[in-house]
Amino acid sequence: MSLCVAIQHQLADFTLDVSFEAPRGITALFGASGTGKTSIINAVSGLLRPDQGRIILDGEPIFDTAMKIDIPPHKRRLGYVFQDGRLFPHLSVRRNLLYGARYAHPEAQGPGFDEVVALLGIAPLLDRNPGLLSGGEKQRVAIGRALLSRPRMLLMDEPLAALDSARKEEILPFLEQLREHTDIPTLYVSHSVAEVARLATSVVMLDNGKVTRAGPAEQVLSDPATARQFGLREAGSILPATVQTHHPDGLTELSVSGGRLFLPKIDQPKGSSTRVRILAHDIMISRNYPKDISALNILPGEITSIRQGTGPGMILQIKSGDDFLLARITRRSAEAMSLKPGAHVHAVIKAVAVARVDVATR
Ligand SMILES: Nc1ncnc2c1ncn2[C@@H]1O[C@H](COP(=O)(O)OP(=O)(O)OP(=O)(O)O)[C@@H](O)[C@H]1O
Repeated sequence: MSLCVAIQHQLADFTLDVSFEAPRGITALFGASGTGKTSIINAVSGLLRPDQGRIILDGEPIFDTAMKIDIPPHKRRLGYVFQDGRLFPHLSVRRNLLYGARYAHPEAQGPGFDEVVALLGIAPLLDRNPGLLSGGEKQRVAIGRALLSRPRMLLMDEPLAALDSARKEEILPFLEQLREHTDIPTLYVSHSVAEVARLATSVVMLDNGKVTRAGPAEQVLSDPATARQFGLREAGSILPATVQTHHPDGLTELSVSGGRLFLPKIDQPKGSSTRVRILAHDIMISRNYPKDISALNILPGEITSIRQGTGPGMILQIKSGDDFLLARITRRSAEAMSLKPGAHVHAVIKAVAVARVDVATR
């Protein structure tokens, strides 16, 4: 299953002109406010009729100006999750879920009621009314309702934006489960780099109605050219990792393609696949293998590119094993150390710099 979008649309003085593909998994639409994310979701759902272009879902055109195809919204078989859940307040959780199931296409494949309830951990909530649910619980039910309509694709427009960080933390593992255990592609609008780093398999970056970069999440996040758009303090890369050992002193040892990482205890069993987000400003660079320092993680690598901004800082991209890291250091340090593309360096990462929220399942 995949989605191909190539559309142009004029909204007053705003021009939307985008072309991208959303494969299986979660495709994040990322960009500042007013860059066109919701307009894209509306075009895919059928609420906005683009001036020109086509939208192909799983090989079938659901919109095509050249072929004069415009399938009405209710026949596109898409599931929506909005920021505010939008559950029916007078129906119990069970009946909200069954309402979703009522609209399932009779031949559509997908997880059944019990499976969805288990996946989202909402069994204890089934007989409650939405008014008695927390924001995170409401969103889980909204996701369940969308899933039970057996959609061909899920559209999520900032589903976590209205939640505080504890509620976000509570719901992120369920979204990861959804990504791992269902075949349904998801278009996921987000302002949050942390959310994108944790959930997205692909990223489409938008600026002023145009796609500025699109591709697999690891590639887009570790591209120094995207760092400014993500925000320099949020720039960082994600590394696929495997949990090796839980040590008695509270550290978890993981293997990455360039070596190993020690991080504060991760609640995932030995052998499980994870992804670890490492922020660019949490990496120090050393030419030689550093000795007598407290940082536990030292990954060898080669500088593959350097991007210099107008300020005192610069971003290095370092290839370590098969992965790419981003490191943000000062120009002064880079000059003092004669850092150039091709230079062999060591990336030094403090174990405690990696927050629990930045370790995800893969
Ligand atoms: N009906 C409309 N008429 C005119 N302009 C519109 C209309 N709808 C949206 N726009 C403009 O189109 C641009 C893109 O809006 P859109 O809602 O798609 O952005 P967004 O990236 O989702 O923003 P946000 O993150 O704030 O929700 C904005 O400049 C907005 O003001």
